[in-house]
Amino acid sequence: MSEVLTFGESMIVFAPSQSGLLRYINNYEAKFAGAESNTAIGLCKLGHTARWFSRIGNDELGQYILYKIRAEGVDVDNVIIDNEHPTGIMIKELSGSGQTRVYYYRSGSAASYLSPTDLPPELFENVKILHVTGITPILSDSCHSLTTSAIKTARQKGIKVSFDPNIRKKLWNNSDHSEMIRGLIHNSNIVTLGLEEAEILYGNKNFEHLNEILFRSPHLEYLAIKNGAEGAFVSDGKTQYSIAPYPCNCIDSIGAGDAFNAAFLAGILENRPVGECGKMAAIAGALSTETTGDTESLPTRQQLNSILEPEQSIYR
Ligand SMILES: Nc1ncnc2c1ncn2[C@@H]1O[C@H](COP(=O)(O)OP(=O)(O)OP(=O)(O)O)[C@@H](O)[C@H]1O
Ligand SMILES: O=C(O)C(=O)C[C@H](O)[C@H](O)CO
Repeated sequence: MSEVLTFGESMIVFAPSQSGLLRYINNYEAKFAGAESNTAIGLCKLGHTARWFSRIGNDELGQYILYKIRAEGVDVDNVIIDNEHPTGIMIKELSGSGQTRVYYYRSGSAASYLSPTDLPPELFENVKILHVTGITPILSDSCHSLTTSAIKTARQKGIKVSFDPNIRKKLWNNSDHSEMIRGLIHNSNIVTLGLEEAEILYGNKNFEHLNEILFRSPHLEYLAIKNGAEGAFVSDGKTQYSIAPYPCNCIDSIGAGDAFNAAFLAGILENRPVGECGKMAAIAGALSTETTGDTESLPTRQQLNSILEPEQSIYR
């Protein structure tokens, strides 16, 4: 039984050993990534329980992903092994100044065949938050149906719906999915989005204005607008906070948003005020940038607590 249920595609990642154009890269390190499994891992590292659900190929790369996610304490028991389609692949290219490009080899992957019948209703039992991203509904029509049906089930069962648009323009492929994403936001209780995503979706980058627009939704309880190295803005509709960035040595910012989401959701599960949730989230987001993988530097509960309450940390 898990407090948080999430689903989506995770891929094997090849991270170059050095920065520069891929044509000059000879060595890669295998890692794994997926916005939803990153968030599930972040929650488990903070002492919460999370289940990640997906399809992976019946291949060694899929097994690698499963081993890694399971090792972090995420419940992967219901992941489907797909005999017909492969596990997706992502390759990173590092600029050397903290900017990372990604290349996807995921079209027709096992996860793109996820569909509503894959997700059994029992998986919603005792769940407090369903976390969904805007990546999944873009992958295929069946993934879109899965997303809407999961949100519908969560609503019927009184489970809070958490949504991050996670706009990946490479997956949008010159189509405009803004209206669909705005619809999902409108159906969510917790919305976490990047400031640039907010501009794409609402044509606006002003926190106050976005707060006002988004809280017109009847369901919204918590809002976080993420702004990379500048920090974030959080609101519960009554009180708004500007959250300062936590100092870090940023190597690769990909996955910072998922780290932020994990700690933000952890704060909500712990019934903390939104300002505290935002502070926890900003620390997790900053720390996650300190490695090229998405999850290695996600904070443990002990690390996070020692930053939040430094006087209580005893090192020897
Ligand atoms: N360089 C940085 N320095 C300090 N904090 C950072 C830095 N980068 C990210 N963060 C923290 O992490 C949060 C999330 O980062 P960001 O805004 O890049 O998320 P995102 O755009 O959703 O990322 P992604 O979708 O790639 O995971 C920020 O709001 C901030 O609090
Ligand atoms: O880009 C995607 O679809 C991913 O899920 C891979 C990464 O882990 C993700 O971009 C980080 O949020």
